[in-house]
Amino acid sequence: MASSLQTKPTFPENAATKEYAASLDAADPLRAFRDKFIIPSKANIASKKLAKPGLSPEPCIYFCGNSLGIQPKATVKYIEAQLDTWSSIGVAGHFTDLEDSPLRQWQLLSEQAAASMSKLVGAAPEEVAAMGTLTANLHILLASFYKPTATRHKILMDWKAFPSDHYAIESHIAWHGFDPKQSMVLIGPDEGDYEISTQKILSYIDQHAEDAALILLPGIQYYTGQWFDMPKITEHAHSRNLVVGWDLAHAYANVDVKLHDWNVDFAAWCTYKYGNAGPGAIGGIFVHERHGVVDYSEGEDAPKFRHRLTGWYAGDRSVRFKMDNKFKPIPGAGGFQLSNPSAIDLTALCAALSVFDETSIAEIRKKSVLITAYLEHLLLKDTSDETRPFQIITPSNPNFRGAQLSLLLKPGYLGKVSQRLQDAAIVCDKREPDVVRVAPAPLYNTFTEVLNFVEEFKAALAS
Ligand SMILES: Cc1ncc(COP(=O)(O)O)c(C=O)c1O
Ligand SMILES: Nc1ccccc1C(=O)C[C@H](N)C(=O)O
Repeated sequence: MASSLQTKPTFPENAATKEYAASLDAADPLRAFRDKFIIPSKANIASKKLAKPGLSPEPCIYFCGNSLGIQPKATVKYIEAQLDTWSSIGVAGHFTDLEDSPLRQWQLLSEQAAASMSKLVGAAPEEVAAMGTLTANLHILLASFYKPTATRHKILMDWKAFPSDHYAIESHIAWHGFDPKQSMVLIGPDEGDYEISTQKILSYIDQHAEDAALILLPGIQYYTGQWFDMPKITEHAHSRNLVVGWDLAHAYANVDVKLHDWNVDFAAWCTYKYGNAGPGAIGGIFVHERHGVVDYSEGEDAPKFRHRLTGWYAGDRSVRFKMDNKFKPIPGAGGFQLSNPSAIDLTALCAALSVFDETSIAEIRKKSVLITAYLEHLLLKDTSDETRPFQIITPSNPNFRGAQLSLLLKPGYLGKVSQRLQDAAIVCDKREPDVVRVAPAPLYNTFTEVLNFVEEFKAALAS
């Protein structure tokens, strides 16, 4: 659910012409950003050889930023700077800010990343930490936030959670000695539907107000692309005393969430999709400021703080290197870190964030609403629900979706559609047995690419 309500864009009669698509590209305030990315070339994606980017000038059409975002040009520059830091000053890199480097000393690098990430998720910098990976972070957060009791032990989640989330929740429940069959409550759409109504989620919360400890949903559902009404669900779950966590894998750097204002308890995300930080890149967490408080009212040596699994990097930098085993957590999300993070991983993240720092999530979202609506308009144009051999299972209301549209094909179509797209060097994701997910990324995709995609897609369906 959008933080600023979006009305659905409309398009003129000539929407499906090259001229019209070009006019949208020309008017796109973010058009200069495309050049900040390395778009895989047609030749490279077809070849099985390791090739330098740019050897062949013709780019593919990359609509797979919901799985893995493409590489920013800044990444090489940033990684080189980091390798130079390491090779030139060795261990001093931990505590030295070099004048001409875009990167802070390694001790401060996660804070550099968190400061930029916090702007993308509507949080204060202290509420965000760059650390770990998504599934591991969910475990760390569940360890602190899932406190089951004999009567309140259930976790509400979605029926088609990404398997890693499903396993993580299942294992946490079992770890506490409960039976996942009893304690995992899966919320799905009504029979024959794909969208889960907010009302249905709220009614599950009511139904489980006495026996559920926590609700953990994806901000955006990976399969259908539905963006859940995060503020409403969070507020309602709180009114029933549930802890609220969000998996923002598909929402981070895609939609304009407001984690602080929505009063979310915790969230975690990966940064390799719309965030472009690279395959398996370091992830992010959010912990609301009220949970990150460190209270010294009982003395400097007796801090009180929310229980969590700890490691030395959660310790305040003022005491981290004292080696006296007196743990004083960093206030905020930083106090949930464990280990010395990989500086190379953080560097790739900072490189990607340097691109996002040049714009804002509000600007990105504005283009996203338009380009995805354009995609939807062209897909549906001049056809009817009865004759179309596919169905868009993503909500049509822009307030309930991000960049992605999920296209459910009639049985038997997926093979020829993916072959045709592959032949046309269009990269998007297919989910067996019959879904194609298409995600125009506002920073590097164009309206002309959307038009080209739809032409190929429709030609494949007709062939
Ligand atoms: C919703 C969701 N959860 C978890 C994952 C996996 O997370 P990771 O492998 O980064 O732990 C993904 C994507 O791979 C995802 O989309
Ligand atoms: N990390 C991966 C590794 C290999 C293949 C895919 C992924 C994905 O991230 C998939 C993604 N979660 C998705 O929703 O498509």
